[in-house]
Amino acid sequence: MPTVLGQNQYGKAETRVVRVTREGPVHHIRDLNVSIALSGAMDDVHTRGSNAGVLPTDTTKNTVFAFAKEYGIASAEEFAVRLARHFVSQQETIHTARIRVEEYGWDRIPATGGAAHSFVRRGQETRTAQVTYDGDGESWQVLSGLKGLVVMNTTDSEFHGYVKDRYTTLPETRDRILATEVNAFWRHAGRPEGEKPDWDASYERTRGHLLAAFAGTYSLSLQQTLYAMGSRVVDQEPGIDEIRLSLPNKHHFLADLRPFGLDNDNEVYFAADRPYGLIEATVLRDGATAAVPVDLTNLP
Ligand SMILES: O=c1[nH]c(=O)c2[nH]c(=O)[nH]c2[nH]1
Repeated sequence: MPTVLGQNQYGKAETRVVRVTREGPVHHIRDLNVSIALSGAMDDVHTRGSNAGVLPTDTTKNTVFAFAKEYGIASAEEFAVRLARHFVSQQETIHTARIRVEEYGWDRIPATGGAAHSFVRRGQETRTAQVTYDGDGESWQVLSGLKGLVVMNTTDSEFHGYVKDRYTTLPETRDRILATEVNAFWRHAGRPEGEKPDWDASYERTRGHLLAAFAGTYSLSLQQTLYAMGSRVVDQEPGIDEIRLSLPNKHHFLADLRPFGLDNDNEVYFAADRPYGLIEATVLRDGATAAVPVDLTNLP
């Protein structure tokens, strides 16, 4: 039976681009997920295998990074309009461009001197709690926590001086983005009986310590930042003896714009979602015994 080609489109889906704009020490970020679908005179590639009219999807991805550098990202709409106009006007075979953009909102982390380059992603976190008790007053275990608290520093992060073996390719860096999703559980000392504890206030303070330590730490590794975050909680909260932190390193790689004759002075990043480094540790009050589960992934 003869066949005909129906509706078709192609392009690069989900290019994750982060654009940093610096006004001295004050940084601004736009964080987009851009999906491009192009259509037009594409019969030949489907039916005859001729690529003569095909602009590679890889090129469409590169265009996203190059435009982020050259024009900045004033808004999702403006950026998408510019891309759509470019593809349709530059390539004869492309008649229609559909650009979809998701934008992730970030707020500045308040309350620290370093907040000008420190951000927390809007509306992501979940507060968690786990209580166990077997009738014996000594057995109370109250854990409070959070997951999905996504934070970013656009400077004050370095990573160098690490072990290099024959498989190491990572370049050393003196200025990188440090971003992570904070997943944490902390254990309250003592019993929850007696004077009614104000759990909500305790949660807000602890969350505040985590954010302030993330923003305020000049980081030589995510491990160092983790320890600073945990220590701040235990130091500042006498009622918390232990905190377990699980921090995925949300890597942001500088987009290589040299092939297009553009420099990239820490302005345009590719936000990779996987694989990711996973940095996990417990921070304890000296003398306390570790009791928070090591693996937080399947907890509430
Ligand atoms: O902060 C970091 N810690 C690491 O252990 C590590 N490993 C890596 O490749 N990048 C990073 N970054």
